[in-house]
Amino acid sequence: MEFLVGFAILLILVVFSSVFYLRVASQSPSLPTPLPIIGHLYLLGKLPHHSLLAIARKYGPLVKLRLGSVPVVIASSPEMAREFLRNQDLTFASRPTLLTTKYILYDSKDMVFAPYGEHWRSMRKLCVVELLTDRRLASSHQARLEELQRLLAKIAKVAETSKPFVLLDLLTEFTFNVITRMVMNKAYFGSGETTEELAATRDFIHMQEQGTILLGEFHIGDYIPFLKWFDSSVAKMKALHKIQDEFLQKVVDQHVLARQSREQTQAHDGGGDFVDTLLSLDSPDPNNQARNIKALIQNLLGAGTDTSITTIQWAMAELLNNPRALEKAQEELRAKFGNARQEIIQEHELKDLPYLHAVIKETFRLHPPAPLLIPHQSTQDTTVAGLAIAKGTRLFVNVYAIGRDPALWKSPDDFLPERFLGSSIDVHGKNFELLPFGSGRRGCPGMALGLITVQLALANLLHRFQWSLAPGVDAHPMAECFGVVTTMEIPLRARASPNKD
Ligand code: HEM
Repeated sequence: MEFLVGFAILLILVVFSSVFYLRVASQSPSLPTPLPIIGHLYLLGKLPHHSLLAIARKYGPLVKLRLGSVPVVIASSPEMAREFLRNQDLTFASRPTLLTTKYILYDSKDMVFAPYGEHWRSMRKLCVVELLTDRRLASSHQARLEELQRLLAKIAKVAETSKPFVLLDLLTEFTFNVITRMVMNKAYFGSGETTEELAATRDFIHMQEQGTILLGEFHIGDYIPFLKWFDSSVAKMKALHKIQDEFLQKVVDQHVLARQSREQTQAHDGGGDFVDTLLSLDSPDPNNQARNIKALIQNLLGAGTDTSITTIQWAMAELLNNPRALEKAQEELRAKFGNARQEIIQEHELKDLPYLHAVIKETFRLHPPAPLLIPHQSTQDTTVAGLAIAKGTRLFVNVYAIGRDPALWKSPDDFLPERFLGSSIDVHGKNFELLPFGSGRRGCPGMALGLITVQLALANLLHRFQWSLAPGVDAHPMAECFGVVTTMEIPLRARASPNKD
């Protein structure tokens, strides 16, 4: 109802003012006319990265739009990405405040969407120094192996039935456990949890998936502020936040209780997880401290799982749709590890697998998990490539468009891992033609963990099993569902059978 009222008001205003505006507006010859009130919002379709790719192809790699009342720039070439993320990194290191950041991310008290400043700096430092270090990554290796073993055992069980299954559900349990074991030293799946606990975890994950969509969407209230009261998404955000907050509060409460009992018994077990580290920091206000901790855990679980899951799923779907590439990837693994080996391929064995690494790069090129990165925002007036950009302008870097640019890639829409064999292009943020993790100050701090998770899972899935699509399916449909992490619209169903000697 609220939405309908909002929509009706908007329609009336747009129709009346367009008639007037189109007569008096001095149009830019090159860009479509921004309509009154909605500006260029009408140019965005259901998949904004596709709409913005079409705009870039027509109007160039640097385009200034007005979405509602918000100035926006879109960068769609490696040169422009370098200008914004390297040469003017500091100017564009902030994030916009959005309805989602207010209602889902604790008023931007998280890290991923925090504006540039002291809060973001201290959160990022904590993550980089206390959680995502090489040392922590090495010490969490055993947990990843155990989770992988569990994933492979589950697939082996389904494989016995020869029935196709949805890989996504098993990948979700795997990556969720990998991250929660690192962050809060707890596995939520397969560790004797009760039915209620399992239901609460599944609710949390479901809300996380919904949140990923909401965080990516262009909400009318963010661009036409007076309509925010009629934006029907706000109710969804609040409901989602309630469920997530309950789950996260429980994590904090359990850690506080465990700390108290350790203090009472004077037990110093030395260890402690990342949440313990966060709780041990001095804070003048315990409520703010709990809120910040919840926001950060929420970020890590979201950013750390959806991105890896979606990458593994896209890679498997591309391989199943391209049997020649699948065969080559498996041949490389067989050549190195043999057919009969039953032990897991370990992290230190993942080097010297050029085809597997090429498959992963090609997957990132075609399906960057965050196709528009995460929106950046400028903190001062500036000029980029001759274009004046005002303070407060929102920046989207369309890495999806860069990955599909025929001037950069031959047959850009085809899955051809070979293009990366012998190429020096990597994904670490220095080669601006391939930026799945972004680059610069706001670039992904979890890249090493994300990469190792994807490589480990793919290597073992491909080495341990033979794969095929469900009977009667020639190719899995590659339609996307847009969100801050863009996922596969129809989850992949596949059949696995054990690799024979
Ligand atoms: C395949 C795996 C992953 C991919 C493709 C990925 C990609 C990205 C991208 C594109 C950004 C935004 C960069 C920008 O806006 O310029 C980002 C930011 C971020 N990622 Fe990742 N990520 C992955 C895994 C992870 C993991 C495992 C974690 C941590 C557990 C993580 C934590 C974060 C955080 C906290 C940020 C926000 C950084 C900031 O705003 O300062 N990511 N990631």
